[in-house]
Amino acid sequence: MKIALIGYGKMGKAIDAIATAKGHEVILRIDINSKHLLEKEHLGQADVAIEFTTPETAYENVMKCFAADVPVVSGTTGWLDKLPEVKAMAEKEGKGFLQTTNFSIGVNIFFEINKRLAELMASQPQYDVQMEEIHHTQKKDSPSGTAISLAEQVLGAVTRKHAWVNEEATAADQLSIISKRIDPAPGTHTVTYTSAIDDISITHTAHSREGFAAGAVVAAEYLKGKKGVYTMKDVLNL
Ligand SMILES: NC(=O)C1=CN([C@@H]2O[C@H](COP(=O)(O)OP(=O)(O)OC[C@H]3O[C@@H](n4cnc5c(N)ncnc54)[C@H](OP(=O)(O)O)[C@@H]3O)[C@@H](O)[C@H]2O)C=CC1
Ligand SMILES: O=C(O)C1=N[C@H](C(=O)O)C[C@H](O)C1
Repeated sequence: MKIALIGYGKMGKAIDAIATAKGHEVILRIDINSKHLLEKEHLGQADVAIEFTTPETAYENVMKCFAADVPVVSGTTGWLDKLPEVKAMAEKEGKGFLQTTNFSIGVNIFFEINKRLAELMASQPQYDVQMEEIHHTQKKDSPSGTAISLAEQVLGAVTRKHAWVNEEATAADQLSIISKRIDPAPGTHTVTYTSAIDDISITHTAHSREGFAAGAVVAAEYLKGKKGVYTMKDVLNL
C-alpha cells in the first residue's frame, strides 16, 4: 500500500517505522515546509493518507485529501468543531474518511468499558464522577481528544452531569476533566466514580506511541479503496 504521511512529527515518524516494517511504501512525508505536495498531482499517487498535524491545519489537510480523492485516516485532535461538516461532506461526495481521537486497540476497548460503566452508574446517584488525563508538555490541545471522547460517553449515560469542564467542577452537574502535562507521558486517562462508601477508577496508560501508530496503520489498511465514513469500531469489529 502506498501511504502519504501528512505531518512528520512524533506520530508521523512512529507511523513511518511501523508502516515500513509491515512492507508498506511511504511515498510522501509532508511537513509544514512541503505543503505543495498536498496537491492532487502528488497526493493522488497514494492509496491512503494518514494525517497527524495540528488542530489549526487538520481541516485544510483533510480537504486537500478529499480534493485529490485519497481516503484519509485522521488522527489530529482539537478540531472537533469542524468534524460534523467533514463527515457530512465525505458521505455526500463519496470520500473515504476514518477519524478517531485514539487509534490504540487498548483505548478502543477502554471506550467500551467506559460506556458500560457509565450505563451502570446512570442509576446510582450516590456516585460522583470525574476524569484526569496526563500527557507530555508538547501537547497543544487540552483536554485531550481521548478525554473528550470519554467525557461524551459519560455525559451520554450519566444524565445528572450536563457538561464537561476542563477544571475542578464548581457545580454538581459539571463533569470535571483535570489535564496534567508531565514529560514524557504518552497518554494516561482515568475515569473515577466516588461515593462515601467506595471509589471505582478505570485507567488506560499508554507506555509509548506504538499503539497509536500501529492502530493508525491498521486503520489505513482497512480504509484503502473505501468511500464513506468509518470508525475504529468498524476496523476492530467492536
Ligand atoms: N488519534 C490518535 O491516536 C493520536 C492523536 N494524536 C494527535 O496527533 C496530532 C499530532 O501529534 P504529534 O505527532 O505528537 O505532534 P507533533 O507536534 O510531534 O507533530 C505535528 C507535525 O505536524 C507538522 N505540521 C504542522 N502544520 C502542518 C501542515 N500544515 N502540513 C503538514 N504538516 C504540518 C509539524 O511540523 P513543525 O514541527 O515544523 O511545526 C509537526 O511535524 C496531535 O493533534 C495529537 O493530539 C497524537 C497521538 C495519537
Ligand atoms: O497528543 C498526544 O500525544 C495524544 N493525543 C491524543 C489525544 O489528544 O487524545 C491521543 C493520545 O492520548 C496522545
